Amino acid sequence: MKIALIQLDIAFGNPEANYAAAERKIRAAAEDKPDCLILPELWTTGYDLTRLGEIADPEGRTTKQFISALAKQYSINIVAGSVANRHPGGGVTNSMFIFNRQGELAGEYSKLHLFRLMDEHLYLQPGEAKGLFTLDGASCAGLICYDIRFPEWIRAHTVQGAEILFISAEWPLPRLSHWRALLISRAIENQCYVVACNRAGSDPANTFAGHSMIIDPWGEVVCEAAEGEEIVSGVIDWQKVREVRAQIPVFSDRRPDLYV
Ligand SMILES: O=C(O)CCC(=O)C(=O)O
Repeated sequence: MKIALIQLDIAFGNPEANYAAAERKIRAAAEDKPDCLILPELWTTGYDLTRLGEIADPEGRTTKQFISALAKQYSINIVAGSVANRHPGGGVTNSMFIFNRQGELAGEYSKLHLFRLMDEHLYLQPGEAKGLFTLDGASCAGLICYDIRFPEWIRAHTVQGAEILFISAEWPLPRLSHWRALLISRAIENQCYVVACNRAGSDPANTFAGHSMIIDPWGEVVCEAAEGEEIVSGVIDWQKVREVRAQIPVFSDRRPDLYV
């Protein structure tokens, strides 16, 4: 499976500009015929949280139509990063939508752990469900940014079979070393692929780290972007998950009865 990570800069609070930029990048990435594309977190609005009432996507409708059409046109799976998703009841979640090659919604996940340091808890509602889905027969999970600091949440997905973790983020540059260490640790401890797409550029409060990357189940980096806008791609062989899990049987050696 060839995966392209679209490391975008994001226009602050400007969905129109961001849809146009994402469309250009998705079409450019599709030329290379990947099996799957991934976008960063909150790619339609950035962290313009105080204006979410105006700019969040009602029920994710615009994003779903936009991504579904591109997935179908190019016959590519698209993990559509996340967007601010306004619910009919009034709340807004930070939601990832996943589309398969047929342009059908294959999964959906709303960020469970809200990041207080960036005031998310003041403007967003947390998700309440796991992000498991299947793409081209592979068992996958979708997670968002701060979620990678919660190994027990990631484990809850891998014990249910996830072999590829798709992570969308807006991870700031001052904690780049955490980003790399946490992602590599999640791959090693769960013996799975980690596909992590961060944003590039700055907003009024933060500069972001880029360094989108794919890590294999042994913890080796398959590909890694630099800080700026970039499309980086890598090939994964999910047979390797089974090989690593057979070599060091972490999942059978767990003692979950003693972990609480
Ligand atoms: O955990 C961190 O250091 C960054 C998290 C973050 O930026 C986010 O969840 O949006």
